Amino acid sequence: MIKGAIFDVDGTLLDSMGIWKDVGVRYLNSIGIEAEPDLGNILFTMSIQEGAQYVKEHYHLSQETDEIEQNVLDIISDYYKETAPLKSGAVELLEKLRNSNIPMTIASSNNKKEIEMAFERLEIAKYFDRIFTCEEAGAGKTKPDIYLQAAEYLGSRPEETLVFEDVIHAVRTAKKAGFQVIGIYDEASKDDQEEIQREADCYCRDWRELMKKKTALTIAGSDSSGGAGIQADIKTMQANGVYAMSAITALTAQNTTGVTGIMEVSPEFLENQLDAVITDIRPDAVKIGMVSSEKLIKTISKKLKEHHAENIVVDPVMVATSGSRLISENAIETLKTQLLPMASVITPNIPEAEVLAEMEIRSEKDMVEAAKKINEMYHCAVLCKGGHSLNDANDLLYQNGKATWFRGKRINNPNTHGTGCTLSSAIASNLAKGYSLEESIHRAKEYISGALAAMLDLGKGSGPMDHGFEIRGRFGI
Ligand SMILES: Nc1ncnc2c1ncn2[C@@H]1O[C@H](COP(=O)(O)OP(=O)(O)O)[C@@H](O)[C@H]1O
Ligand SMILES: Cc1ncc(COP(=O)(O)O)c(N)n1
Repeated sequence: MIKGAIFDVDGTLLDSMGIWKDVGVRYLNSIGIEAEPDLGNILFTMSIQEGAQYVKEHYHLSQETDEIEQNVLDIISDYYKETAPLKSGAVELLEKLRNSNIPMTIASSNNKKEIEMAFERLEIAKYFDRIFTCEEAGAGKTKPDIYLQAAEYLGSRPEETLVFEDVIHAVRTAKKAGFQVIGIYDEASKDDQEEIQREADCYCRDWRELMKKKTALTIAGSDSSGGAGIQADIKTMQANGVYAMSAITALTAQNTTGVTGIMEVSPEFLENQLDAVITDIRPDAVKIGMVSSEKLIKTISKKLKEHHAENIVVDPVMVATSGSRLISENAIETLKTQLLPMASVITPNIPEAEVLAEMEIRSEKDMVEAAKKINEMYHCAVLCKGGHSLNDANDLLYQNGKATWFRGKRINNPNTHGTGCTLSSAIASNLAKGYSLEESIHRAKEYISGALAAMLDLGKGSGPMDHGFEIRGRFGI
């Protein structure tokens, strides 16, 4: 879970990088000299002292370098005091983090006075308890010191802390130190954009893009008792901060004790639903749950390819917690060949992993072997859930030749109807928000643990969880 946020200033919160390119020209203009066209770029990589030396020599100035330096510093200072603008969407982002009770600090290579003056004028000083500068930290942003000091102050570990940055060396340093890094585009570092995108956990063109409501689509069956299927998915997506949409594959007459009827939709009607949704509100992620027949699976595969859907999470639902079968025997083969290769991740429980890997699973070692086998056969990341059968809360992710355990605390709650649907929808929601797969799983496990720990107790069988355990507010009372 995110417990703190650290912001860079220039190029991240403020659209101020331009002054560093412009200051030499402004200085020369102030003493009546016209600058060469490329002066901004020449001075950009120099320190202020080096720059002062350069203009003194190049323009044969009579002023001493100390005086030039001071004049340049005054121009910069006035710029922060009077002009430096905010990047669009920055205030909305700060407001959102503050409403989520996430403490924030600044980590900047600039000096404190300038930042304070600009923040005062822009009325954003109230969001930050403290400003950390490289000067005070004793190292620039090629070293992690400033981020580590800021995180210590916030009381959060690096992996629980967001770092917002716009330059590649800072992104790299924070990432290497274990922080979750959000990269943002800035004109001044436009040549490094591809690299920033590759190295950061999440990247955006501007803060408005990050703030835009993310969307997720569930393609699954309806559970009339509301604890699994479409209903669990929508509740989970809502609780995980994304806008939820649905395409229903089947109606089930179901409660906590079992399934008494299944009525599939026709492939044409499923196609109709998918077209209607995707052509209007494009989903940032898609979760696929119960799909009982071959024809429906083929329809989904065709439509998702046609619409170039991304972030697809496949929960290969075969049997409900209550024991009822939810997919026909011959559809399993189609599921394997048509849906698994499209998935960013698939989330089989142990019995499902046994079917997909064609082997028995009796130990954690078997889980790794089965996940590896499925990954190699269908080229998708595999999250094999420990679930009820083996160890309850420990799940294994296999991707890119690497096995990673997500160890959860077992919660003593017999009401586990819909846990698989909930976990896969939470993962899809997190992928939609731009988190990496590992972070998406980590967050999804925290969510499901909270929903189980809320100890809702409804129905005569294995009951549903409280998906809204984190949704508070005046309408909840
Ligand atoms: N008692 C429990 N305590 C904590 N986590 C659990 C518990 N039971 C299941 N989980 C977690 O819930 C998620 C869903 O797993 P599982 O119950 O195996 O799925 P399915 O419903 O598909 O069988 C997994 O992340 C699993 O580790
Ligand atoms: C419509 C529908 N879809 C999926 C499940 C699986 O539920 P669980 O998550 O408990 O395995 C279910 N019981 N009903």
